[in-house]
Amino acid sequence: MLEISNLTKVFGSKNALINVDLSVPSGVVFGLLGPNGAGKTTLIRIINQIIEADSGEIFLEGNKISPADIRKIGYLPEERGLYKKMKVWDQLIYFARLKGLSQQEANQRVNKWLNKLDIGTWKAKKIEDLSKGMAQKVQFIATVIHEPKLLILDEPFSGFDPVNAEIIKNEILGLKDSGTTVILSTHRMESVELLCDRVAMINQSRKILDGTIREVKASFRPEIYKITLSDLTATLPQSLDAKEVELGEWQFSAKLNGKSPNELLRELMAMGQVKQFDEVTPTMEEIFIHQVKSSDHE
Ligand SMILES: Nc1ncnc2c1ncn2[C@@H]1O[C@H](COP(=O)(O)OP(=O)(O)OP(=O)(O)O)[C@@H](O)[C@H]1O
Repeated sequence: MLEISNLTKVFGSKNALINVDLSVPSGVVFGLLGPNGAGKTTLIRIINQIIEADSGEIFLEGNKISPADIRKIGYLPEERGLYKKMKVWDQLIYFARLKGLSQQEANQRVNKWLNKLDIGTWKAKKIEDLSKGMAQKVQFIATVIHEPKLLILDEPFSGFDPVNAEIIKNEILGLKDSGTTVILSTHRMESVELLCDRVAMINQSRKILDGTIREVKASFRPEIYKITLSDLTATLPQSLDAKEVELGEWQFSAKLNGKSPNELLRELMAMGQVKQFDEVTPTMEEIFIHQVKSSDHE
C-alpha cells in the first residue's frame, strides 16, 4: 500500500528523519512506534504532504505519491482540528464535501456514522459544547467519512474513556476487515498488542525495528522460563528465589544461561514434579523500553 524509501528530513540543525525505509502492506494495522521526539509526526506529515522531505521517495499503491492522493488518505492528527463554533452535523458534512463526496453521499454517510457511534442526538450541538471525548468521536468520523484506503491515526485513543476507546478499537478493526490499511501511531503498547499486525519503531530519527508482532517478539526472547514445582525431592537453591504459592508448590523464574530448554527441564525434573514450564514472552512495552534504551547507548 505504502512504500517509503530513504526518507530524510532536517529542521535547521535538528535531524527529524534519517534514511527511513518503510513498507506498509495492504489491509494491515501498522504500528508506528517510538519515544517522544523520535520523528513519527514528521513522517506522518510528509506522507500527508503537509511538509516536504529533504530527500527520499514515497509510493502509494505503486505510484509516486501526489497531491491527488490526499483523498485516498484519512488523517487523524494528534492536535485535533475541529471548528469550535460549528455544529456537529455541519462540520461533518463540510469535511465530507471537502473530500469530494456529493451532498447526498455526505448526508448518507454522516447519518450512518452518527448512528453507528450512537451520537445521532448530537447533530445540532456546537463542537465547543462537547466534551473532549465527544469531540474526539466527531473527529474520528471526519477522518473516515470519505472511506480512505489509508487511514493514519495519531494517538486515536487519547481523551477517550475505556468504553469509548473500546468502541473506536472495534471500529478500527472493522475498517481493517473491510480492506482499509491503517497506520497507528501510539504510545499505548497494550493497543499495539491488540490491534497491530506489524510494527516499526523509530528512535532518534532512525528506524531501529521492523516486523510482524510475532517476529519482533520472537527476536526478543529473554530465554526466561516460569516454573512451578511440587513434591520436591531436593532443596531448591536460594539463588532461584522460589516462593511457595500453595502448600508444597513452589514457583520461580529461571534463565537458560546457555543451556537448552531440555537441559534446564532435566535439572528441574531432578528437583521435583514439574507442574509448569512456560517460556516468558516479552510484552511490546518491555520490547519498546529495551530497544529505546539499548539504541540510545549505541
Ligand atoms: N517544525 C519543526 N521545526 C523544528 N524542529 C521540528 C519541527 N517539527 C519537528 N521537529 C523536531 O524533529 C524531531 C522529531 O519530532 P516529531 O514531532 O516528528 O516527533 P514524534 O516522534 O512525533 O514525537 P511525539 O511522540 O512526542 O509526538 C524533534 O526533535 C522535533 O523537535
